[in-house]
Amino acid sequence: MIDVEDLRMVYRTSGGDIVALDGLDLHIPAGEIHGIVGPSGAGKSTLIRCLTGLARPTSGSVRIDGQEITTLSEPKLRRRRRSIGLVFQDVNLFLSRTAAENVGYPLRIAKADGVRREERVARLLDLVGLGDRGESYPHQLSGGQRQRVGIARALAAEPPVLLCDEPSSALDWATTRQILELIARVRDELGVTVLIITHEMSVVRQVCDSVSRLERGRITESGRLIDIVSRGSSALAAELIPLASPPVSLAHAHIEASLSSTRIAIPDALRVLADLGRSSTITAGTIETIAGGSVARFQLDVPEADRPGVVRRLSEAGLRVEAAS
Ligand SMILES: Nc1ncnc2c1ncn2[C@@H]1O[C@H](COP(=O)(O)OP(=O)(O)OP(=O)(O)O)[C@@H](O)[C@H]1O
Repeated sequence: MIDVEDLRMVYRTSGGDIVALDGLDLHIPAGEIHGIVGPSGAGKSTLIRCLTGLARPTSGSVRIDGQEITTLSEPKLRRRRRSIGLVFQDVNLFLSRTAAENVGYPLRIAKADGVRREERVARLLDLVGLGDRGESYPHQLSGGQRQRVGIARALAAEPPVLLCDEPSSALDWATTRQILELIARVRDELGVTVLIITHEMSVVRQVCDSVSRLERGRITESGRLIDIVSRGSSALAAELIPLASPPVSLAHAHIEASLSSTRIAIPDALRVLADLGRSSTITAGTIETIAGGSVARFQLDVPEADRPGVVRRLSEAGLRVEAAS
C-alpha cells in the first residue's frame, strides 16, 4: 500500500546542502499499522511531507495504493492528497464550526451531496465514540475528543491510508491509550493502512504490527515487532524491551536471556531462571506485551566458571541467550 524506493531529499540552503533523506526504502502492506521511530532530525517529518506530496523529493519513488506521487502535477496532487488521511499532534480544527461540520468539511470540498455527507459524518462520529457530540464546538471538547474529531475528519474521504505524525504526544497517558485503541479499531473496521511517526516506544508496543528505525535519512532496522524482539543484538529490540543496566561485577559473567511466550511460557522461563541456583543473580528483567503476546528479557550475573553450563541450560529450555564476551 505504501512503497517508497531509494528516496532522497536534499534541502539546498545558503549554508550548504542538507541531506534529510538518503536513499530510504519502505514497504508497508495493506492493513498494517507501521511505526517509524528515530531521533530528532532523522528525517521523519520530511518523510511525511514526501508521502503527502507536500514536499517534492530530490529523487526516488513514492507509491501509495499503486499511484506514483512524485511525478503528479500540482492539481492532480491536490486531488490525490484528499485520499490520504492526515492526523497531527495539533489537531487544527475550525474553531467556529461544530465537530460534525469539521468532520464533514473534506466532503463539502469534494462536493459530496448533502444526504451522503450527513450519513458519513454520523457514521464517523459514532466510530470515534462521539456520536452524541456532533453539535459541540472544539472549545467544548477535551484534547482527546478533539483528536477523535481530527481522526474522523481524516477518514471522511475514505482514504486507504492514514498518516499520523506524533498523534498522541500532546495527550496524557490514559488518553493516549484510548486514541491508539481507536486507531487500531479504524484499521480493523475500515481496513485502513496506518503509518505512525512517534518518539514513544510505548506507542509502538501498543498498536504497531511493524516498525522501522530512521536514522540520518535511512531506515537502519525494520520488521514485524515479534520478529524484532526475537532477533539478537538489535537496537530496536533493546528499545522495545528495555532493561535498566546495573553494574556487572568483574568476577561474574554478564548474560542476557530473552523469550517470547509463543516459544516458552513466561512462568516456565521464570522457573528455569529460579532453578539456576543461588550463585546466578537476576539483575534486571522486563516483561512486555507486544503484538498480543508476552515477551521478556532478563539480565543475569553468573560466576565466570558457571557460564557455559548456564548458557546451555537456558538455551535448552528455549530461551535466546547472549553472553557478553
Ligand atoms: N525546510 C528545510 N530546509 C532546510 N533543512 C531542513 C528543512 N526541513 C528539515 N530540514 C533538515 O532536514 C533534516 C531532517 O529534518 P526533519 O524535520 O525531517 O527531522 P525529524 O526526524 O522530523 O526531526 P524532529 O523529530 O525533531 O521533528 C534536519 O537536519 C533538518 O534540519
